[in-house]
Amino acid sequence: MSDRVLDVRGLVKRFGGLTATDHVTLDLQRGEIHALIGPNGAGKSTLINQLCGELAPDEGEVRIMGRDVTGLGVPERVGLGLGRTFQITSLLTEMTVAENIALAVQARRGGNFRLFDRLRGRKEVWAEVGSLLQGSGLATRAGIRVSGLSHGEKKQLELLVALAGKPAFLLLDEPMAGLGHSESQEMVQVLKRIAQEVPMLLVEHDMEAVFALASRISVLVYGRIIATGSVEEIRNHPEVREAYLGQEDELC
Ligand SMILES: Nc1ncnc2c1ncn2[C@@H]1O[C@H](COP(=O)(O)OP(=O)(O)OP(=O)(O)O)[C@@H](O)[C@H]1O
Repeated sequence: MSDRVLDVRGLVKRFGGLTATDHVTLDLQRGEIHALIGPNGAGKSTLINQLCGELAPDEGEVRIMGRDVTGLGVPERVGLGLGRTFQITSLLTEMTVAENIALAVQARRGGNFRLFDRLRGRKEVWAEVGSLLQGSGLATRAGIRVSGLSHGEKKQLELLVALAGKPAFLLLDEPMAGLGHSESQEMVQVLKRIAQEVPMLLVEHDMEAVFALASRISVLVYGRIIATGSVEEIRNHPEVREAYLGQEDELC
C-alpha cells in the first residue's frame, strides 16, 4: 500500500480574478506531520476547504488513501479516512467531555443522535471513550461539562472527538490558536503523541510549534507552494525568508 494517505495534485480555486490556490501539489505520508504555513490571505483556509470537500476546486485532484475524492463531499471523505478539527468549535457545550466523545464514537458506528439515552448503556462505546481519554490531558475531566473547560482543554477535546472517528489522517486548522504558552507546549506534546498513530496536515501560525512538530513544511504564498522541505531547509530558504520579510523573527 502507498505511504500517501492524502495526495493533492494541481489544485486551483479562483474567486473572480483572484487565484486563491494556484496549482497546489502536496501529499501527506504515514508517520509524518506535514505543516502548511503562509502569510495571512495566502490561501490556507481555501486549500483546507477543498481538501475537506466543502469547496469544489476549479482544477486538480484530491486523493484519499489512493482513491480519487475530488467530486465527493465531506461525509464521503470522512468515511474514507479524513478527520479534522475546526477553527470554530463544534463541541456541545452543555454535555460532558465523555458524552461529546461518546457521540462521535456513536456517529462513526452509524448511530442516531436521538438514541443517545440508550447509548448510555452501550458498554463498548464507553470502553472506547475510556481508552481515548486514558493518557490524554483530559483523563480526570471526563464528567465535566464542556462549558467548564479551559480553552486549551476544549482544543484537546476537539482532537479526541476527531480521533473518535478513527481517521486515517487529520487536518488540523490552527490547533494552537488562542492558547497561552504553557497550553501550546502541552498541545505540542499531545500532537506528537497522536502523530505516532495518525499522520497530520497541520495549518498553523505558531512557528515555534511548527518547528517543534513538523517532519516536513510546505509554504504557501499567494496561493502557490513556494517551498517544501525539512525544518532546516525551510528556515534557510531565501524565498521563504523573503515572503516572511518583516516577520523574520518567527523563522529564527
Ligand atoms: N469566498 C471567497 N470569495 C472571494 N474571495 C475569497 C473567498 N475566500 C477567500 N477569498 C480570498 O482568497 C484569498 C485566500 O484566502 P484564505 O482565507 O484562504 O487565506 P488564509 O491563508 O487562510 O488566510 P488567514 O491566514 O488570514 O486565515 C484571500 O485573498 C481571500 O480574500
